Amino acid sequence: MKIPFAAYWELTKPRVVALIVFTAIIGMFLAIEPGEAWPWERLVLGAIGIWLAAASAAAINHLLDQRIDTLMARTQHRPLAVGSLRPGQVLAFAVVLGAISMALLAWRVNGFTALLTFASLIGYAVIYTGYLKRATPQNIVIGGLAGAAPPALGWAAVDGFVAPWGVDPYALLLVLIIFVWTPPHFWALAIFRRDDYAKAMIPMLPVVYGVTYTRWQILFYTVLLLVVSVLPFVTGMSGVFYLGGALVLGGVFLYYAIRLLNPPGELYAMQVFNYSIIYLMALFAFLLADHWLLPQAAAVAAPGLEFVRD
Ligand code: HEM
Ligand SMILES: CC(C)=CCC/C(C)=C/CC/C(C)=C/COP(=O)(O)OP(=O)(O)O
Repeated sequence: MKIPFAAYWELTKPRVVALIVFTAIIGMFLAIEPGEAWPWERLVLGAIGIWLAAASAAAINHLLDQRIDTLMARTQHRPLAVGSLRPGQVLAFAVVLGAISMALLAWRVNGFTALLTFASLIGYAVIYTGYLKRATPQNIVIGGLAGAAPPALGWAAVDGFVAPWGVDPYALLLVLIIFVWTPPHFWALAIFRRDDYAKAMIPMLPVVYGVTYTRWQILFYTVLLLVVSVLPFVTGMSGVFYLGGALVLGGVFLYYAIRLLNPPGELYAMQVFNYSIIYLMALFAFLLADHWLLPQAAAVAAPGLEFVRD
């Protein structure tokens, strides 16, 4: 029997999940103070566990969306739509990945991380995909919480449960950033793909309220994102290096969002979408560099001096 590895790999939405795991790993490293020993086992198994859970959620999304994926041009080549996998195989794959993830997180990382990760999996795979997506144009705003959770999952993998919030409030700040980033990320793509969504009767914002309204919503969330992205500096979590990065990246995002109000062409919305991905990747890289690399570099440049953040 030939196993269709490529089809199984596609079920895991590898590129989306790669960025999700990247944000989780950054959450982990922000939870560790420079100079502290690295909790290797929790870092590695935590990242693998979160990756497997997100991949499992993505596979369940394929299963529940089989009908609409077949109708939309963007998704009609997916494994279930073309018949390279059967629904039973997809379900079995998702259950196996989910079970391995939960076992790893619960036994080798900590129960709290397993619980939070399971809640994110259910949030995306069941609540968003199975219900919200078909129910309301605010689907991705509410459902975005599951996709925004990974930095908190990573943070919890290092720290475990910390009273009174469960996770460090700084971790919640990272969740807030991704939560506010999700609407401009997705609605830019949804503007370009609105006919697909209309055909599949999915009530995405541009389908229900039109493109102009969606463009203004994108601008609103982009301004909010710029404000929220400054909070790590304002609260003392990050330094001026991060602030500079956040302002430049946010300024460019704002430029894109303003230009989208009167775009030069149909494809411009996809440029905004592509930039949203670069933005998030770079913003989190700045958070990490500011927290980890700068103090390390300072220690090398001036041994014996403490790196002081004011
Ligand atoms: C409810 C929340 C979200 C929605 C509705 C959403 C929607 C989408 C859609 C429809 C695509 C196109 C996928 C494709 O064509 O296969 C996409 C791509 C992508 N998304 Fe999101 N997304 C969400 C959250 C996130 C999060 C939290 C991340 C990472 C932290 C993320 C990272 C990406 C990346 C990296 C891509 C590009 C994938 C590629 O190039 O194949 N998304 N997103
Ligand atoms: C456990 C954990 C961390 C879970 C993370 C959840 C996860 C994989 C979020 C990804 C978000 C995403 C790709 C949404 C698009 O779904 P869609 O159905 O709107 O897009 P599609 O039409 O491309 O399938």
